[in-house]
Amino acid sequence: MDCIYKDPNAPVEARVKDLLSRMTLEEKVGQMTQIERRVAQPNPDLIKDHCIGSILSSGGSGPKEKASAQDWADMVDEFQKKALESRLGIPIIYGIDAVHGHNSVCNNGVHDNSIRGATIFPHNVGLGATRDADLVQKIGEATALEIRATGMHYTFAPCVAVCRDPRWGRCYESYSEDTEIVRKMTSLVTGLQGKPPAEHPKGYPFVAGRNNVIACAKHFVGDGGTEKGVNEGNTISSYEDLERIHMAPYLDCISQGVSTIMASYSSWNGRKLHSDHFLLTEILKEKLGFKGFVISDWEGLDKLHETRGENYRNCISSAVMAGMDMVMVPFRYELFVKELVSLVKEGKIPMERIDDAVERILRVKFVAGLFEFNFSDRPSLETIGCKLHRDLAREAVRKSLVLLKNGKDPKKNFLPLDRNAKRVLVAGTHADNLGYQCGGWTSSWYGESGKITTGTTILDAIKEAVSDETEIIYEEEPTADTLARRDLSFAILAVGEKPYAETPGDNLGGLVLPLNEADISLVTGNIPTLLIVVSGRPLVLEPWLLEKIDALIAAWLPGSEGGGIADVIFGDHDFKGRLPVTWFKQVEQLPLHIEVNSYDPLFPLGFGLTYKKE
Ligand SMILES: OC[C@@H]1[C@@H](O)[C@H](O)[C@@H](O)c2nc(CNc3ccccc3)cn21
Repeated sequence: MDCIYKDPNAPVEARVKDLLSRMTLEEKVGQMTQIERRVAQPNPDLIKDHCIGSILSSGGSGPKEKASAQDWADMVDEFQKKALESRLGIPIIYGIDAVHGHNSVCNNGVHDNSIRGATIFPHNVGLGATRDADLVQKIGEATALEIRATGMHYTFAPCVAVCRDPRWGRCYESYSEDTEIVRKMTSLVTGLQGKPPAEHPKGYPFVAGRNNVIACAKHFVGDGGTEKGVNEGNTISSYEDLERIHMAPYLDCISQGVSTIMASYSSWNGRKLHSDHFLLTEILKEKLGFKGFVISDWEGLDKLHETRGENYRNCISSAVMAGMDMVMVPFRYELFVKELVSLVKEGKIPMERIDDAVERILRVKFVAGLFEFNFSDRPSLETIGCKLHRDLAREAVRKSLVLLKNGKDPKKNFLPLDRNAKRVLVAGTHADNLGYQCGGWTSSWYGESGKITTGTTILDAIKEAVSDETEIIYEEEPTADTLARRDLSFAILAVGEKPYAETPGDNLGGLVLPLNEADISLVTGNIPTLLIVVSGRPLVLEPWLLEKIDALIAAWLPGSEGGGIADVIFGDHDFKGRLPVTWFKQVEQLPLHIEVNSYDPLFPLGFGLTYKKE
C-alpha cells in the first residue's frame, strides 16, 4: 500500500489527513464543488480535470426519459470512473432529492419490469400524522435500498422544518408544527444511514454500509418559521425560540450521526443563513459539534446578492467564510472554482477554512465507504418498487389518515363503508389521479398530473376493496343525471390541491378547498357522501360543507399506495392518524399554531377520530 489514504484499515482521520496533505488548492476547491448532472453528461472529463466532489440530479433530472434503474446506475458509474481517473482518484458523491421514496424514478405508468417505478411514500406531513418513529425509520431503510439500486450514495433528506404557517409552499415537507413530533421523525436518519454503535463519537458522520446512504438534514435553520410562510423568507425570533422550536431536531439528527446538513435559503432576523457565521460555524460546528459537511442549497450563494448572481465573488467569500463546506453551484462551476481559488491565493480566505471544508467532505466519503466500494452495488432491480416496500407505504398511508367527521348523527357513524353496497359513486379531481395523490417532488420538482408511475389510485383501491356484486360509477365531475339517482348507496368524493413545490406553492391568498359546482351539488344533495381531502396542508372548510358532509378524512399526500385508504374506509383497519398541524377556520387566523394565544381552530393539533370508542 503506497499511501495511508488508500488503506481501508487505517483510521478515517489518518486517511483524511494523509489525503489532504497531498492535495493542491485546485483539487481542494474541486472537492467543495457540486454540479448538476446536465453539466457533466456532455463532458464527463471535467469531473477528472476539476476533481469535482459531487454531482446531483435536480428534480426529475435523469439520464433519459423513463430511465431504468440500470440506466441511472450506469450513468453514476460512468461519472465515478472519471473521478477515479483523477490524479488522486477521489470518488464523487452522487446526490438526489429522494424525499418521499426515490421519487425521481418514475416510469410514466409503463408496466414494464425494466423500468419499475419507485415506491412513493406519503409526504412528511402525512408521516407526522402517524407519530410513528419506527415506521419512518423503516421508510428510510427501504428508500436507501432503492437509492442504492440506482447507484446513488446521497439523499437531501430529511427535511426537519417545523412549519408554523401553512401558507408556506413547503408545508407538506414538514412533519409537523410541533417540534417534538419533528424530533421523533428524525428517525429517518437512522433508517437511511443505519444505526451508529453506542460508542459512536458525538457529531461524527455515520454510514453503516452499502445498503445505506448519506443523509442530509435540512434546511438549517428556521426555514419553517418564515413570516407569513413566505418561502426563502425571514424568521423573526429570539435566539432562544430559534433554538427551542427550529434547532432542536438538528440535535437529534446529529446524535444519529447525520453526515450532512443543508443551509436554508431563508434568513433569521434579516441575516441570510447561507452567510451566517454565528449559526453555521459557532453554533452548528462548534457548539453542537457537527463533524460532517454543510452544503449550500441550489444557487444559494447566488441568492446572497439581492440581484441574484451579481457580485458572485463576494457571495462566495461570505458563504465559505461563514462555514459553507460544499457548494451546490450547480451550473457555473468554472466561475466558482476560479473565484474561490483566487480568493485563497489573495489571502482573502485562509487555507485553514478550505482545509476544514475538505476534511469534512473527505471524512464523509471515507465513512460512506466510497473509496472501497467505488461503483454501484446494484441490489437486485427487485428492490425498486418491490411489494415489501409498497406494503410498507400502504401501512404508512393507513396510519396517516385523519378522520375529522364520522356521521351527521353522533349516535350513527357513517364509516366504515359497506364493501357489499349495491351501487357506489366515486367522484372528484383526486379520485383517479396518481400524480395528484403523490404531490410535488414526484417525477419532477413541482409534480405532475395523471398516471406518472406504478401505483394505486383511490378509485383503483375502492374497486379492489368492494365485492364483485358492487357496481362502481366513476365520474370525475358527476353529471346531473347521476346526482338525481336515488339508487346509490353512497358516494366518495376525493378533491384537494394540485401538486406544487417551493415558492410556487406559497399560498398567501385563499387556501380554500377547490370544489366545483358538481362537487357542491353532490355534497348538498341526497347521496350520503364521504369527502377525502388530498392536500399538503389544511384548507378552509366552510360551515355549510362541514354540516352537509357525512364523513371527512384528511389524506394529505399519500403517494403511490392508495390501497391504504380503502383499508381504512371499509373497516379492515381503524384510523390512527392525528393532526400534525392545526386545522384553522379561516386564513385570517394565520399564523395559528399551538403557541398562539388565541387558539381557536376548527380542529386542534392532535385531533383525530377512530372507529373504536375511546
Ligand atoms: O434539489 C436540490 C435542492 C433541494 O434539496 C432543496 O431542498 C430545495 O430547497 C432546492 N431547491 C432547488 C432549486 N429549485 C428550483 C426549482 C425550479 C427551478 C429552479 C430551481 C434545488 N433544491
